[in-house]
Amino acid sequence: MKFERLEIPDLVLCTPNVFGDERGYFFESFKQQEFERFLGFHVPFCQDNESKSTKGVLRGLHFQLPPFAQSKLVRVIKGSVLDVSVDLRKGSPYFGKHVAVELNEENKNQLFIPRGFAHGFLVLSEEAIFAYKVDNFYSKENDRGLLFNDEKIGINWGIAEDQILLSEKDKVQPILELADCFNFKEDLYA
Ligand SMILES: Cc1cn([C@H]2C[C@H](O)[C@@H](COP(=O)(O)OP(=O)(O)O[C@H]3O[C@H](C)C(=O)[C@H](O)[C@H]3O)O2)c(=O)[nH]c1=O
Repeated sequence: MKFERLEIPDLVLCTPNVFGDERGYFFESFKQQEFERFLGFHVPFCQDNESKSTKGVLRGLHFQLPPFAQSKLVRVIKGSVLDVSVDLRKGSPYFGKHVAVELNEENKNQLFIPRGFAHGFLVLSEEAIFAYKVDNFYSKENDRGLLFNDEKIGINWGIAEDQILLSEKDKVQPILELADCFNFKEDLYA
C-alpha cells in the first residue's frame, strides 16, 4: 500500500498493490500494521459500512459530534465518486477548506479522513458501491451535516445542482458558520 498526504496533510490517500492475473485481481484492502505505522497512531476501527447509490446521488456532508466523532477509511468497490472532506477543526490552518478526490474501482484508492472533518461524495458513474471503516459507532442523535453547496466552502461538484439527488435531510443541512464542534488537536483520541 502506498500512502500520500494530501493538501490538507491529515487526509491520507492510500493506493493498494493490486495483483492481477488471468482470473482477475487480488489486493490487501487494509492492513492495520502498515496503516498505523504510516499514521504513527492507532485507529480503533469498530464498524464497517456500505452504501449503493445511483448516478447524481450526493451523500453528505456528514459528521458526528464529539465524543462520537468518526475517522473514516473510505473506498469505492464499484463505480466512481467525487469524494470531499471539509476541515471543521477550529484552530486548524485549513479550517473550512476542503479536498476533493476521485475514488473509483479502477484506481482502488482509499482515503483516510480523521475525526474533525465533514465528509460526502457525489456518484459519477451509473452506480457506485461505497464501503468504509469508522472508528466510532453510529450515533443518530449526534449525526450532523453541512450544506453541500455552502458558498463558504465552495465545492465544485462538477454538475448542475438540479442533477444532484439529495436525501430530504441533506437538502436542509446548516452552513459552515454554524459548525462549532471540533478543536484542532494533535492527538485525535485525547
Ligand atoms: C451512517 C449510518 C446510517 N445508518 C442508518 C440511518 C438511516 O436509517 C440509514 C441511512 O442513513 P443516512 O441517510 O445517514 O446514510 P448516508 O447519507 O449514506 O450517511 C453517510 O453519508 C456520508 C457519506 C458519511 O460520511 C457518513 O458515514 C454517513 O453520514 O442508515 C445506520 O444504521 N448506521 C450508520 O452508520
